[in-house]
Amino acid sequence: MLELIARPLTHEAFATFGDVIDSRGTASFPINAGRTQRHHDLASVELLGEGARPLISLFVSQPVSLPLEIAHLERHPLGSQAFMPLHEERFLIVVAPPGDVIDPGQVCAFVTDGRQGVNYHAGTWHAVQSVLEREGEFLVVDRGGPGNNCDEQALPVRVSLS
Ligand SMILES: NC(=O)N[C@@H](O)C(=O)O
Ligand code: NI
Repeated sequence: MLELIARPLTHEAFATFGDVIDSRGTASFPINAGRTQRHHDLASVELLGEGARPLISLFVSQPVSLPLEIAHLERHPLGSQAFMPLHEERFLIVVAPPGDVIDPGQVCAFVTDGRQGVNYHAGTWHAVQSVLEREGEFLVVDRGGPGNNCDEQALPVRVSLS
């Protein structure tokens, strides 16, 4: 069993796996007569393959118990997948870089601070949505359309917060 301690999510540490979606510390410009700041183009939406189309969904998730024990990671080879909490929910992230075989030595665990969302790049291995402490509601943007867009690979992992 791979044992991991989740570390705080940062743009830099997550760059291999995808994008962190956060208005704090990101560039913006005024729109709507200056009433709004647009934090523009924070994540790359990838929609690959014939007939691909973007999906906007809401996930209502029940909290996971800690330590989090997972049996596999999944990947979406045909598109990115973004999760944005709607009520400052914190969640756990377990990821590995794209590639046909997961290297256990490259698996990373992160914990968000409630304000952060993430966008997994196409092919990034990840654990399924794992909200902490209370029921969570997430805006999800990912890829719809024909073709297999979800591969799984067995990898027993136990994740703790400290
Ligand atoms: N199955 C589904 O839509 N969600 C997963 O891909 C996930 O990462 O939670
Ligand atoms: Ni997924």
